[in-house]
Amino acid sequence: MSAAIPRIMGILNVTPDSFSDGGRHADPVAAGLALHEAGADMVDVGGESTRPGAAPVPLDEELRRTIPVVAALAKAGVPVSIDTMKAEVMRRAVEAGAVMLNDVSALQADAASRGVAAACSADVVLMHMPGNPQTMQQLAQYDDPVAEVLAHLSDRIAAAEAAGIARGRLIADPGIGFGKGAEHNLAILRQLEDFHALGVPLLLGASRKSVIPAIVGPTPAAERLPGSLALALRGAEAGVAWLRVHDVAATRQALRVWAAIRR
Ligand SMILES: Nc1nc2ncc(COP(=O)(O)OP(=O)(O)O)nc2c(=O)[nH]1
Repeated sequence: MSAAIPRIMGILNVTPDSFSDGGRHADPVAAGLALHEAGADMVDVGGESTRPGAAPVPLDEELRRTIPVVAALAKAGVPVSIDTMKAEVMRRAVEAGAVMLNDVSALQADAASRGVAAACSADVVLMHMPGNPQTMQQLAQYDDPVAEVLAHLSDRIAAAEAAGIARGRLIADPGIGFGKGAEHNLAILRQLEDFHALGVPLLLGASRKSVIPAIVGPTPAAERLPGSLALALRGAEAGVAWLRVHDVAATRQALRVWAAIRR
């Protein structure tokens, strides 16, 4: 029996300052179509960088960056997720055809976001992040990172269900690199199977992240594909349902080879 292969969420940051691909997409719609063509099962459109210390983006600017791209990709038949913490961006993105809400704050940053998520049928990614992108790295203290991240995600799942979002629509994500030091990220990656205890599909977003240079030494983000593929295969081995990656074609090839040779 061939091993289950995670689905691929291709990253489309329509931002000038994203940590690894900021400002790289002169034509974001073409870039999104190319991600889908390369094998992305979902294209994750983000209009606000969430890297540590990133400046918040005003609502109207985030809408301007994302909604036309979501609409064009959805119209072209590409499954789209919206990577945002703002309820109004979620609402407008679903209206434009987005089928997944990807909120790094797990529907906490904007009190209205749970209502918007409950009022639609989109799947919802709940990610672990202590605080916000401006404060999270100061909050990177854990006695037991896996247990504490699990507890947080369990609370967020319960809150989402209490808001009327069916459990079947929820996806949990440990938030690699969000308010976590290298040792915390490594502990989570080593114990990734433990997150199945949450009872919802898992998403791993480790592509090009700083856990790679933490292991191999200083490496520019653009040179982290080998490490990113190793992290993707770790996710596949742990049975995650989704991998959020920059390099779709390479990841897809790695996953297909891995699946073919797994016992
Ligand atoms: N669910 C989920 N969403 C995410 N969104 C952004 C980033 C940060 O990576 P990237 O989008 O490449 O950079 P930036 O936030 O600077 O745009 N990571 C995740 C993640 O790990 N999981």
